[in-house]
Amino acid sequence: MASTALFQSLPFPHKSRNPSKAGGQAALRVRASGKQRRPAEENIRDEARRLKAREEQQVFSAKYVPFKGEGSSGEWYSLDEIVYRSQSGGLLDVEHDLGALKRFDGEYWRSLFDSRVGKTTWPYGSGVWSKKEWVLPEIHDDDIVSAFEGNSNLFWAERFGKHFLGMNDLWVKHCGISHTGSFKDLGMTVLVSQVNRLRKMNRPVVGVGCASTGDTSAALSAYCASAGIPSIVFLPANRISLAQLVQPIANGAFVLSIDTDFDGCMQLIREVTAELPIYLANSLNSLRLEGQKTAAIEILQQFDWQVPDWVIVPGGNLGNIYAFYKGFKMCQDLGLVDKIPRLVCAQAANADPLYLYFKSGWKEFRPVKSTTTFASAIQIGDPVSIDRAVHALKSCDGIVEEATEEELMDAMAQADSTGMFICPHTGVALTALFKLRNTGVIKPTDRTVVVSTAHGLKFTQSKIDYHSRNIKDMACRFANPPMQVKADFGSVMDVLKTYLQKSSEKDGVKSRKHKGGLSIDCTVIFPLGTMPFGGAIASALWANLVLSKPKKG
Ligand SMILES: N[C@@H](CCOP(=O)(O)O)C(=O)O
Repeated sequence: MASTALFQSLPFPHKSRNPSKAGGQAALRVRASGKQRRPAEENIRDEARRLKAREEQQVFSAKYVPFKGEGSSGEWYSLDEIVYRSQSGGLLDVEHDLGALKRFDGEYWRSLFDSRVGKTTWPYGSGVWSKKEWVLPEIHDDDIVSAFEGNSNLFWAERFGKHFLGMNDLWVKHCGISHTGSFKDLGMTVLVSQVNRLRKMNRPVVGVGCASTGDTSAALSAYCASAGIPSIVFLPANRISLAQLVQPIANGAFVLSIDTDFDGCMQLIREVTAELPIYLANSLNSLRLEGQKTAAIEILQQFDWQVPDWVIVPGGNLGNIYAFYKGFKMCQDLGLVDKIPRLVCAQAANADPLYLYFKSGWKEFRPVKSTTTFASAIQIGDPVSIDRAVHALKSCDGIVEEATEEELMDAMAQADSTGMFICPHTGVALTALFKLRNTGVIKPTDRTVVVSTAHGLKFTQSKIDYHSRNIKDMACRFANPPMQVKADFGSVMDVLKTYLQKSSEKDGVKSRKHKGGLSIDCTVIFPLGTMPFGGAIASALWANLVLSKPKKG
């Protein structure tokens, strides 16, 4: 039985292991509706500090241990130490005191996490810090650096699922609709918060550094800028999108554009951080994965704690596939759910070392020399988290798939044509889904979640090339290039009539096939020379609504 002090330090004013059974839910309702407005001179950090002062003791804890116990026995490190590898050179993992967490049942944790969603209370308004007890339990709220990341949209891909895959329960977890436009925010809030704490403790950290294919550097520089901490980023020259390059520049990072690929940059940052008091922010640092795992918990939460059948995650450096596994596994181990989904890791065929390893029956891992891919953020041939990924996939009967350049670009265009605007990496994940549906491994009614890792707006050049049919050896089957028209009424009317004729024929076929519904065709008219491909903004929008009513009789 837990001690009184233990319960007093927890967020609910009761002493039950199960709030709903002992009036906890009622307390929750009162708290939710009756919270008094804080005094005008107090901000949300001050308020959190005042409320925390009432708490008596810290009950949860976490530490670094060698990943899967592969170090010397009894080896562990405080999270306040600056350490990335075990004594034997292996990976580390953050291990939580599950015994302490287990003093509370699954219903308690579900209710607690649910009670924090969408609030402005510091720091729980963040989808990451709303699970603080499972992430970085010992950090003071005051040290947290957060942009209220997480709580990202779980999008029901109704039209894409139905139209292209015959699926009715397909979802896209839009982790890229986030502060810096990728899932990296989830991990970076944790890592930079811990750095903030270390610096306040006068630990030798003059700055934080990473190697990046674009998203990690964007997140690192933004979180560091918001805390006033110097950031240093190593980028492979000419291998990341312009939008990604400008992010750390704008956020004041020290940007090194290095004439090598990501694996080369990773090697260099490891050597540099071993020499200088620069803290390593890549996911070799297991702190990052503590934040990233909350996306898995969030998915369960968004399904009212029902477990999906499949979760498909794009994979490059391979920290994220393990983070998802860890989030799901903690929910199972702590009684929030009774099983975990099967995971699929999706790689670009031009950077597919995990896929090859999987196909060999996990016989021998060989890094590859990656080649250019539109999925540039996962162009990694020697992934740091290979052991973590293999452990995750073996533990959940997982699968690895791959996508060629043409497959991933077609899948991206198809998804966009149903109202999404996804990144090429999500195109890789959707290709994996196409393949697994075609082979019948994923069934039409399986509840499936595709993890979208970054915002499509970071990758407009690849979309422009595709829709311009400007990619060598690629048919660009779903390209939708703009039509150039002379500036006279007759020419405009001619192209519109042809367009409308074609779309009503298409629509007629559709309404016969699908018994009706509402479809909206949209035509955008641009003055010549201001086409979006020239970078200008649309000047006029003309929409044609076609009601495809069911035919009678
Ligand atoms: N895709 C990553 C590559 C670095 O991976 P990380 O897991 O070490 O951050 C990026 O966006 O830079």
